[in-house]
Amino acid sequence: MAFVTSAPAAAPAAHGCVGSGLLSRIAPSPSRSGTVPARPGSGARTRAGAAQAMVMMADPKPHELPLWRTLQAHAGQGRPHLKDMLSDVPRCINMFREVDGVVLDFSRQLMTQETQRLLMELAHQSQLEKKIEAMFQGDRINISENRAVLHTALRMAKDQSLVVDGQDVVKDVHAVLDQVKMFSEKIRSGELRGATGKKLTQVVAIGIGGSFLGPAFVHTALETERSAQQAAAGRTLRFLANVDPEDVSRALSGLNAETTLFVVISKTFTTAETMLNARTTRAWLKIQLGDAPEVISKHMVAVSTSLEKVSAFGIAQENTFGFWDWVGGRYSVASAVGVLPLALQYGYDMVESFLTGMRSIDEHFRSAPLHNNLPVLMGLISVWNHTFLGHHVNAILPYDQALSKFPAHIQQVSMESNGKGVFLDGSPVPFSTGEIIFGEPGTNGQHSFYQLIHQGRVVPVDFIGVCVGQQPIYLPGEPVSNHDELMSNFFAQADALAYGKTPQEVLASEPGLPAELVNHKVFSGNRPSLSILLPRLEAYQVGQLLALYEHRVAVQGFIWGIDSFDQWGVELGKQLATKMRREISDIRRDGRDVSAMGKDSFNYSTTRLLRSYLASITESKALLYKDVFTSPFEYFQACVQESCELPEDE
Ligand SMILES: O=P(O)(O)OC[C@H]1O[C@H](O)[C@H](O)[C@@H](O)[C@@H]1O
Repeated sequence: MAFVTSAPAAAPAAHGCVGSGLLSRIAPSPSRSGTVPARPGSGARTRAGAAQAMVMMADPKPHELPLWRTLQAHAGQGRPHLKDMLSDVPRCINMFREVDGVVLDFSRQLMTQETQRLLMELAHQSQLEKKIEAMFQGDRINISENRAVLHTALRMAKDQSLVVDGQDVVKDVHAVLDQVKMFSEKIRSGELRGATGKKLTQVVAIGIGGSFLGPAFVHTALETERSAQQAAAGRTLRFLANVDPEDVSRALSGLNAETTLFVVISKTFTTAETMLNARTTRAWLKIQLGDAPEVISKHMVAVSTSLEKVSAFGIAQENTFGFWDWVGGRYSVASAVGVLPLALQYGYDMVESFLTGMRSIDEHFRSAPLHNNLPVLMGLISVWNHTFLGHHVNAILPYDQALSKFPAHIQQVSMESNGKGVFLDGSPVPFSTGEIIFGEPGTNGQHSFYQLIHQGRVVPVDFIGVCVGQQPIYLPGEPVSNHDELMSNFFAQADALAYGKTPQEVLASEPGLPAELVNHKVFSGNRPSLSILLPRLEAYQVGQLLALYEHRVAVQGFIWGIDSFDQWGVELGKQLATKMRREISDIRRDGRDVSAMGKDSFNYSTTRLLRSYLASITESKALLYKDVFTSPFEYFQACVQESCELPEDE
């Protein structure tokens, strides 16, 4: 249970693209109902109690709601072609929103105003408001792990408070933020230096999944932004995620160990890839700088929820930045997971601005009426496309190179959250959940996969554009600036998908075209998209965009009645990899033949593949450090070329 107090949000700066002329401009308000309900702070909830609460909230199941069948029938009835719906101005007005500078236009969805009304009704019948509030309050809505889902607390202001199980989590959050601020300022100023006395100007963030994709996305979004670029002058930030030694080699390439700081990021501090990469870089540091204790203490820090495991690894407590089990990995960008590497690269002010942008959307999501609530609208639209219209893929297409890693990050946020097959009570979901997300920046995608979305399958698209680009380049003699050129495509593609091109239009543009060619040039149109416009792309808007999509995913999961905050689906592969690792290690050590092992342990196919793999590297048996190499350096070099595990102590 949680007791919530909420200080009013700082008045947001004017962020609008085109000023006050926009329709449906909605300011963030502190509460949907005008007040934030206070809940009594009490002791820990029982697992059964928490589970009961959520199961009750999900009961009846979504497909048992009267609205579900109504929407299914409504979807089957068809609707006018988008080109006709787009000429219905009142409808378009009703499908346009602006919130704190973020514009959402969903008039190009395959929806009538009646669809919109029915989806809102579905939201009410699904008790969406109650579920959103349960998340913000710290109820244990992650049923299968019996955890609260409180990434929004990471973005709350210092003067706010959220008491969960007797603990003010906002206070805890800001204690770590203060630690990040102090540490990053000392590193950036040179007050804290490396083992040889040099400034630490290069940072390698080691982590995977949620401990990588979010921070990498934000870094990519900021690295060409003017003020961020200035703040990062003379500094570099790299990421090392893949256990593939090629990634190690690339991440370390050209680095000077004397000026390099490694940030090992892992919520659990057990993830195989991250731990091997951490051991590898620790070995590299020792090879480069020697074995003195300050080599590790001055060149390696950690972000984790498991302080004991970090300490067992050899990183001191004062060099460890904590977070909490109520932050899911893929929602952890606003914790030290993202905040630390970003503060080291761009300074703490930039981080604050990013967090403030996230908070703006958090408060909007929590308080705005559902029909004006951007994440709610986006979530309902995607449920409509996916579950009722059967379009299971969603392309996220940012018309901004700085957002190039956004689709990959949202791919994890969405697919790991909502790729589930059971309801909260464990019973099977009889409809499909979880969108398949992919995306690339426009215009690159236009010269690649857009063919399919124009003439092949129907793929609902999210177009994301920015009014003022990060790079103002305008060549004399060109009709428009380079950014206008980019955005011409942003606007054109949405209409091309919606309107299409009829055979008559094809013939009108190419009179005399042979009949057999006409159909090749016809576009059916009627393909849905939504458009998001941001005023510019600074840290604040990066935060807004991220929170928008995080909450969109939550809305989908709330409607589908699933647990969006666990990820059991990633476990089986990890378990089998552990078994495989053990077997490969044994084979190498004993010089056993793979077939002898494979017959009993693996199926024919895996055995045969393994045999092919191991046959080509039988010489790797010689790579055992203790037998062959005289120095860790030689061993390390070999490991860069051949995948093998470094000895724990070297
Ligand atoms: O941060 P870590 O504990 O190292 O976890 C890293 C990642 O691995 C897991 O397998 C999950 O798929 C991700 O949700 C998580 O972010």
